[in-house]
Amino acid sequence: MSTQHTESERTAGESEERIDSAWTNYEFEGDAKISATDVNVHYGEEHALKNIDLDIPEKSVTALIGPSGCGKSTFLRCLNRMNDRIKSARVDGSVELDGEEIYQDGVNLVELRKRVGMVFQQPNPFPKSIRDNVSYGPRKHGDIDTGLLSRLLGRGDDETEDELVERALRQAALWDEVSDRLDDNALGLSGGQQQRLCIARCLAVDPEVILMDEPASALDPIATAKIEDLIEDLAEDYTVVVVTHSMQQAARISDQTAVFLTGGELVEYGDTDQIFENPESQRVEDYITGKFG
Ligand SMILES: Nc1ncnc2c1ncn2[C@@H]1O[C@H](COP(=O)(O)OP(=O)(O)OP(=O)(O)O)[C@@H](O)[C@H]1O
Repeated sequence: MSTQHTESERTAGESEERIDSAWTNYEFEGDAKISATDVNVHYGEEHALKNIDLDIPEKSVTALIGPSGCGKSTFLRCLNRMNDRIKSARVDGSVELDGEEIYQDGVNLVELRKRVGMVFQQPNPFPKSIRDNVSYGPRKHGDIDTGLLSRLLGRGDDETEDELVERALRQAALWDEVSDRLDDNALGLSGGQQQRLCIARCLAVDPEVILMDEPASALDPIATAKIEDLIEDLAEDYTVVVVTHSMQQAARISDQTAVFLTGGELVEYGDTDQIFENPESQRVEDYITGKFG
């Protein structure tokens, strides 16, 4: 299958090109952790994502890149049904997590978002203590029994909470910086620390997949480098999917890269080295070399 865009649909500087479906046929070893098939998203009349087929391997970093408005964030939100929260959004097609359809009736969205966590562009800690930020999720999901009733029942579990908070903060490479002030308000942390706290909050509920929407774009270069190192470490245990505007960042941290271009289409998907060194698509090459976007 191939498609062609009209001139008005293309970004300024973008050449005309027929898309070859072979460019997105990325083959990897093992089963897909996430398998998206023929995903289409509309916001009202706007067709924001078109016929997206994308299989994501587990325990690796997948980068989603492309110019503004091409649908990267929309696609990311399909993977844990966050688009359900947007009234005008309609999602068609299939997304499987470990071979199970997440868009079938009866899927528990709280459980889904526990398995497929999300970290946003702007760090958004709760105006609560560092400890409470991390323990909030496990409490909500009932992984920690606290409060009067649980104590009366002999289930008070402060130690479990301490262990869990420490583990998540260590995993997020934040423990050493905050271990002596866990009861301070999280809003007193720097932007980079707040973002790592948000990652710790996501890790505390023991997810399998972590979706990140431009997690470092609001941070300075040093804080960005820490987040990038962290993402690479996390991929040893988790499946990480990251939207980024920075091609250098995608090249540094990801194992495979998916390039979305004009009109909400996936144009090319493959090993990050191949995409950056030897892309099949002329438009992907033009985009990567800064000719448009
Ligand atoms: N909540 C929404 N309501 C209506 N339209 C939306 C909404 N979110 C995104 N869109 C539209 O869908 C298209 C894709 O947007 P999306 O944010 O997914 O792109 P993106 O590639 O992530 O862009 P950026 O890099 O600028 O964040 C755009 O035309 C955008 O205006």
